[in-house]
Amino acid sequence: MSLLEVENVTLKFGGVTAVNDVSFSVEEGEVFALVGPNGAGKSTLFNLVSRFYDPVAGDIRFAGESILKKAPHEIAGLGIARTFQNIELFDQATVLQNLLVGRHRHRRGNVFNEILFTPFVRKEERRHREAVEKVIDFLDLQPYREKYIAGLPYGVRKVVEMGRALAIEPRLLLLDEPASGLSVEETQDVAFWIEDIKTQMGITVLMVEHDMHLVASVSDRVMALADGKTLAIGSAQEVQNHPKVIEAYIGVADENERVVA
Ligand SMILES: Nc1ncnc2c1ncn2[C@@H]1O[C@H](COP(=O)(O)OP(=O)(O)OP(=O)(O)O)[C@@H](O)[C@H]1O
Repeated sequence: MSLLEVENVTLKFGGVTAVNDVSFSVEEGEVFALVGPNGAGKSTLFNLVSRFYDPVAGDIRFAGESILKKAPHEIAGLGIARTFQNIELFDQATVLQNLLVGRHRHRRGNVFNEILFTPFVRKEERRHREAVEKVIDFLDLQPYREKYIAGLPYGVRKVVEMGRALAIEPRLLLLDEPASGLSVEETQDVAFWIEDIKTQMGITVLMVEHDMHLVASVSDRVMALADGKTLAIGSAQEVQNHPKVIEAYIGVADENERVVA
């Protein structure tokens, strides 16, 4: 059984079919990338998997169970965490505080326990702290842990955004354009983080990314989309050389799209 199964999913916005009968599955332990020109349907697919949108047809299963009956706030509890292209952190809070918020799904205490600050709550708090400190160490965020997000460089905020998602200890991590706005060196660092997230943390990764160098360096499999439809699924090289993919990118080359290398 695959960890994530997207089966014949369709979503329309008025007259636009943003995702058109798309199927793919992500195996436990792999890095799976969604690529394609602007407007291909990548973000919409991501928003479907994180339950921001309801498909008009098809099913999405996580660990064998349909997630379509789940509310968006229940998704993290299942073990799916995501980052956002536009970074969604609390600017007026520290790195540590932002990561602790990410632990919200693990809070199991009841109100009386919280008020009385029972040994159970103390133990839970310690556990949250430990999980967060692990992520801080893992992502080399130690120098920034007490710093406010608002004052941090963009590249560091991008890493904190990844840390916030990792702090919930997900089984599946959705990365929405992890390299967008980053320098070549910072993108190289992101490649190392993704590699380590997979090999050291054992977390499965589904990402949307335009930077084909990053995609080729970290992905086990890639799916290319255009106009809401799947063009090809395979290794980065297979997908980049696929005639339909080349055609789709040539069609947008005039719009300064990053052409597949
Ligand atoms: N909320 C929305 N309302 C109406 N149309 C939408 C909405 N979101 C996306 N679309 C349309 O659906 C199609 C797919 O868009 P989507 O954002 O999923 O593409 P994308 O591959 O993520 O593009 P990009 O690389 O630019 O982020 C596009 O035609 C887009 O205009």
